[in-house]
Amino acid sequence: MLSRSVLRSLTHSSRLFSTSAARQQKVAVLGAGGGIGQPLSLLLKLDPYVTSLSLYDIRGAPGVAADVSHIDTASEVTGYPADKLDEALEGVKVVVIPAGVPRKPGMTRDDLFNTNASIVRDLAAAIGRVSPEAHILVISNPVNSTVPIVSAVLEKAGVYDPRRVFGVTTLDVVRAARFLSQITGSNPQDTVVPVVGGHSGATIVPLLSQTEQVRW
Ligand SMILES: NC(=O)C1=CN([C@@H]2O[C@H](COP(=O)(O)OP(=O)(O)OC[C@H]3O[C@@H](n4cnc5c(N)ncnc54)[C@H](O)[C@@H]3O)[C@@H](O)[C@H]2O)C=CC1
Ligand SMILES: O=C([O-])CC(=O)C(=O)O
Repeated sequence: MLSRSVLRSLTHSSRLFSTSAARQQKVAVLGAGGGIGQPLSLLLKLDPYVTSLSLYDIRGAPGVAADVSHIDTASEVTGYPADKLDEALEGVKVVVIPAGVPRKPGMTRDDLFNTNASIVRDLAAAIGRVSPEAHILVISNPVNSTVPIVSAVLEKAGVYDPRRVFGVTTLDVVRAARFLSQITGSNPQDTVVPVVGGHSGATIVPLLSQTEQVRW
């Protein structure tokens, strides 16, 4: 799972990187039309390390891509409709997956398994076929299950590399920092709370003993 400190160190390392390969960062968002996919695509369009953005969704991706493409940064944006998944994945270095259904009130993340498992399975199969070397960041819930599904599909296809499959749990890290800062009065940007475990209620474990703001 990706913590904020890991993200910071990745960002730092990528600043040190100046090869032409590092300048060609094609990123795909699968589920780009949704509540997470749209703002995520916008943020990726603002990211100077992203040179090309593939926005795929079973509904509305070309329209989202047209809007996002108007942002005044240099990256190219292309939208792909439902039947163009393979095209969307051509040459991508990073695939982010927010495709699937979100929770309704009263549901747990696990309740999404029946619907999202097959969505993520099919997307992973396409990645394994078209862009097997891409780094895959899984947002679709339940993350504790969708990450193993992606891994199993890639393993079956003979292209699994555990160093390239991530569950996105940054929200847990951000929330922990924000909530603790509200109690201690610290600046949330300076409040580092390592969070380990997974991304379901019981498995999100903020390590308060490891923070500077809490004395035990
Ligand atoms: N890991 C995390 O921290 C978080 C995870 N989530 C999860 O992210 C997922 C998406 O949430 P929202 O964007 O709010 O839902 P949403 O319903 O607004 O958007 C989901 C999008 O996925 C698309 N989609 C469905 N099946 C697809 C397929 N086979 N291929 C491509 N796109 C497909 C839909 O057309 C829709 O545009 C949910 O499972 C939610 O639980 C949401 C917030 C945080
Ligand atoms: O709770 C949800 O359904 C979405 C999610 O994963 C989060 O906000 O942490």
